[in-house]
Order: sequence, then C-alpha cells, then structure tokens
Amino acid sequence: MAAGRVNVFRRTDLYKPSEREYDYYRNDSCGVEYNRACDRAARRKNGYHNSSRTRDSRSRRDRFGTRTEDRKLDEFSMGNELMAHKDGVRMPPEKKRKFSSIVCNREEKDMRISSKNRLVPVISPSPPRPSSPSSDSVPLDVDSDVGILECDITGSEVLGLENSADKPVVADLLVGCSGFSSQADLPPLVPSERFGDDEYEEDNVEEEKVTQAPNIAMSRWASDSDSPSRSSPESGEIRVGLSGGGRTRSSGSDGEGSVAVPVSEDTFGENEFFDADMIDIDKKRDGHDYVNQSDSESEDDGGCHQIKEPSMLNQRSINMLQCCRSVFEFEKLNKINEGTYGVVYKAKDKKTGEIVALKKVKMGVEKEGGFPMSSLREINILLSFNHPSVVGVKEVVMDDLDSVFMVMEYMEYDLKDLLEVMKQPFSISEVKWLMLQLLEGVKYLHDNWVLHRDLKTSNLLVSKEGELKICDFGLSRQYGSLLKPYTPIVVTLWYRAPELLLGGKQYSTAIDMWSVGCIMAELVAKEPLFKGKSEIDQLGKIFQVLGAPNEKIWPGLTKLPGVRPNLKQPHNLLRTKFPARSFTGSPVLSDLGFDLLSSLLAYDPEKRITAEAALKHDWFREVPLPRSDFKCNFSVWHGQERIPEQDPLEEQ
Ligand SMILES: Nc1ncnc2c1ncn2[C@@H]1O[C@H](COP(=O)(O)OP(=O)(O)OP(=O)(O)O)[C@@H](O)[C@H]1O
Repeated sequence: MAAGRVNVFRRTDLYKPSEREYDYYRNDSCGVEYNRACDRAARRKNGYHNSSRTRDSRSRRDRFGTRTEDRKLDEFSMGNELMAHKDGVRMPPEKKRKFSSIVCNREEKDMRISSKNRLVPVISPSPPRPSSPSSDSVPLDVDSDVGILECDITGSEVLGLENSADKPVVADLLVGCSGFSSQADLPPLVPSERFGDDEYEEDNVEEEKVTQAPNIAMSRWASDSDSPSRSSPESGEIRVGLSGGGRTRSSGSDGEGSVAVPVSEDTFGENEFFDADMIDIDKKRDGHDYVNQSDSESEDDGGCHQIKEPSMLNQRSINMLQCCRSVFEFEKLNKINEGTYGVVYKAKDKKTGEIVALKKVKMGVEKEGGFPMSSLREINILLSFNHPSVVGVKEVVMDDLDSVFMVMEYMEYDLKDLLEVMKQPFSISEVKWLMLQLLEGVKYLHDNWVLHRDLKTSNLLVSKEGELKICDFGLSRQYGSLLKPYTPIVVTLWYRAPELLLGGKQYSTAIDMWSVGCIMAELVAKEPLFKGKSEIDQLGKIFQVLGAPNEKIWPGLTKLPGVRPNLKQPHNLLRTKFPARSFTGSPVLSDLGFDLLSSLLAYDPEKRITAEAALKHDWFREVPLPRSDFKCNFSVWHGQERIPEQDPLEEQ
C-alpha cells in the first residue's frame, strides 16, 4: 500500500456496526485547555462514558459452564442517556457474544489487503460505532496478603505498603492429565537432552514419533467417579480452541485443532480463568465493564449474581500429550530473551524451515512441580485468539522431560528494544500506524473479554515489516465478574493505572487503556512517560505531570483505599511535555494527538477512552496520516544494513 493511504483493519466480524453517534465525554478537568475543534471532533466520534448500567438479558450456565439459557447479554449499556434516545441518539442494539469461541471471520467485502497482507478496511468518515462493550473487572486471584496502598496525595507524599505479587494458582497440567500418576509414568517423548538448555545439541534430535499417550477418556480423571466433571471441558479440562481459519496453526497437531489440558478442578478456584461459578457481568458502563458486587437487580436470581457465560474459548480439543510434537523437531538458533515466566528462543522448524519463536515455560515457578497458571492462561488465550495484532501461537511442544514450549510466530523486535536502539524517535505517522495496530489488538482483546493487564513496550513485538503484535498474556484474564475483589497488583509499574496504584480492586479494561496512553507517550517521546521507582513514586510522577486528581474529576476517588482526603491540585503539565510546536526538539503533538493522549490518560477510568473510540479518533485522519508501509528496518536508523543475526533481541 502506498504511503499515505490510511488503512486500518477494522473488524466487523463479531459485532454489528452501530449507526449511531455518541456524545463524547472525557476527562478534561486536569486543567488542560482543549482546542475547540478538537473537542467538537472528539464529542462527535468518541465513545460515551457513563456509569449507568442496564440489564437486558444474560446468559446462564450451570456450574460447569454449560449453557442453560440462551439469553443475550447486552454489552452496550452505554447509559441511561443513550438508552433514552437523548438528542436523537438511541441506544445501540449491539449484542455481544461472551466467552464464546473467538473467530476472526472478517467481512472481506469491507477489507482490503494491506502491504502487510492484512485485511484492512479503509478508514472512512463513517459514523462511529458505539464503544466496545469491552471490559470490566477481572476475576483475579486475590491474595489475602494484598496490601493496601495508602497515599496522602499532596504532591508525592504517598505512603504505601508492600503488596504481594499476584500468585496464580498452580495447575497440575501434565502429571495425571492422561492417566499418569507421576512424571515417571509419562511416556518418553524424546530420549535426549532437554531442549532449551545450553547443552542442547542437534545431534540428539531423534525422529522418533511421540508415543501415543492415553487420551482423556482413559485418564484417571475420566475414571474418577467422584469427579464426573473431569472429562468435561467445562469442568476440569482446559480446552483450547483453534477456531478455524486465519493464521497458521498447529502444524504438528493431529488435525483436530485444539489442545485439551486436563487440570484439577481444584486448580481453578473462584478467581480462575475457567471458573465455573461466575456471576453475571451485566454492568456495561461507558464501554468498560465493571463488576458490580452488590447487584440486586437480577430478574431471576433473587439478587444473586448470575452465572455468566463461561470463559471457554474452545471448539475442538485434542489431548496435549497425545498430540504435542517434540521440541526436537525444531532447531534452536539462539536465545532471544528471558522473561519472568519463560525463556524465548529463536528456532527453525526442521520440517518446514519456518523460523519461529519458542517460549519455554518455566515450571514450578509458583509451586513446586506445578505448571504455572500464568502459562496455562497464556497458552489458552493465545491458541484461541486470531488477530493480526496478537502474536500467533502455532502449537505447543514438549521435550523429553516435562518442559513445555509455545511455538509462536517469530517477530524480529520488541518495541522496548527498538526504542532503546533507535537514534531518532518514530515519526508521528509511524506512531500512528503502531498505535492503530495496538488499538486494534486491544480492542480485539476487550471485545473478547480479555484484559491483558501487562501492556508495555516489551510486550509489543514488531516485525521488520512494521507489524505490531501484542504478546505475553501471562497476566491476562478473561474477565467475568466475581464476588471477590481483585488484586490491584497487575501491570508493570510504569504502565500501571492510577486506580490500581491507589489500591482499587474493581477495575476494567480502562487499566489497559491507561497503559496504551503510556505507550503512546513513549512512542512519541522515545522514553517512558512515568518512570516511578516504587508505587508511591509512580503515583507522585503521575501527579506531577497530570495534576493530583480530586473527587470532582474522578468521582469515587476518595473511596479508593490508598487515598486520603487532603488532596492538592497542582497544574496539569502534560501539554508542556508534548507541545504543539517545539524549537527545542521536545516531542510534539498536535491538538488532536494531545486530545487522544489526554483521553487515554484520563484519571477517571469511566471517562478514559475505550479502544474502539480511540480507533475512531480524528488524530488518525489528520496529516501526517498513519504510515502503514513503514518497515522496521535497522538501516533506517543506523544507516547500515541490518543483519538478521544481530537483531536487538538476540543474545550476544
Ligand atoms: N514471538 C516472539 N518473537 C520474538 N521475540 C519474542 C516473542 N515472544 C517474546 N519475545 C521476546 O521475549 C521477551 C519475553 O517474552 P514474554 O514477555 O512473552 O515472556 P515473559 O516471561 O512473560 O516476560 P515478562 O517478564 O514480561 O512477564 C519479549 O519481551 C520479547 O523480547
């Protein structure tokens, strides 16, 4: 596609587009002067945020997640104003599927192929769609020892307590999932060294086929009469659907298309991803979903929370042990990086020659001998998702012992490394293109009821073709409101939303949007916006730039556990950091760009712009237009040919 064409892949697959326009309301109370035209434009196009909620219907399932009533959940409870046809604007009748299989079946008639082989519809000034139903509160693991942050918001005088990390529950994934009572019983997949360790040698690779393991029907789960649900995917088994079509998928699977990972039912507690006792969400406010813990409006539950549609993304299933290829069918090229939950290698599929990334799952991180729940979540989500802006997981492979690897599409860079090695910041048109891709990915997640919860530049992969993909779903959750509060200890500090820093336990997709705002600022400025050293320091840094919030601009603020009433209100200095013009080389943002950034960094989560609304922001239509043809090539920045083996992800 030629430079200057504004192409965006806009999904029309899951939801009917709205024909309505919504009033726009955003947080402008931080002392920022907004351009009038910009304001008008924003009001015209952006998602309306409102805290009212409506209940149209809901889907119900029994405790194992089986659908018992096929009522629809109206995700677009945009507020009473909209529902009341105010000013000719009526409530969009959009209905959203919850926790159903995620299928990327774009309507191709509205799409075109971009230079990056993406299906992309051309941006046009069509009427905006309603805000995504997106988000909500996440059923998180809540640790009893989660600390409450206290802060005296006078400048940066904030007191805090140490919070514990989010501790995912351990899933006994492999042992016992297929009839093996211990690891020793597991059939040897490949009798050689473990892949991923330095001692790995290609010579050890064997052509031996994976021993067929008993499937779930033969497993101890299946024969466990006390656990009739074990064999049910809704109860104890994680089934990962590879909803057909789309991206490349499991080259080594048996063709059935998904992976079933039986896990102890106990493993999935109330806060878990595959929770069976979930309550109805039913609180679509302003495009962000919120858990309402005191919902008494249920029509038929006597005030109890309804079981919401379970978070099963599955369609078909295969037994992981039965179908996994061996990691020795890949040739290890080099170690790319190591994160908290796993080591990532660059590797080559010996059969196809395809270059892939292998993420080795760290075992026993949380509990001895267990399979990290974070990895299970990540595998499940990534295998189920199919979107150009979400990194694709092709299959899961194992080595001869108990190591599990995710086979992912290989991406040459991550944004963090790129920003570090670049000599010049991205141009505004490049920022726009990256932001469009990011927002499309985030919208896709939120549309499919997933909070990423750890959006940051190191979790945004970029190909040399300039494609951006979100990775690292280890902290993500499919949200479905639960009675328990959520742990606020999510999201890497610099990208953490103020409601989390202030100890809020009910949060929504808005936390991801805050992170997106931080990323946008970082893309423009080439350095992180808020670089706090601790939670207290992080809050202080935010307040220094945006001004301390108050109850007026953020209703409910003072109810957050970390807030004390004596708030001061310094000026909002964001514009000075991103002026419209600069003679000093500071990063510049037009009025529209600044409007989008301010909307992403709105204090009040309910006023924070949604991914869907952000995608429609006029900044993307103003010159310079998004540069969709830009290539992420080192020669652009270093004046020399980039040698693939020396990309910034590779270990020296
Ligand atoms: N598909 C991929 N292609 C290329 N590099 C990748 C890929 N996936 C991950 N990486 C690299 O590996 C790093 C760590 O990956 P990832 O974030 O998934 O691991 P993690 O253990 O969950 O990390 P974290 O510590 O952030 O939780 C990424 O920042 C990126 O540099």
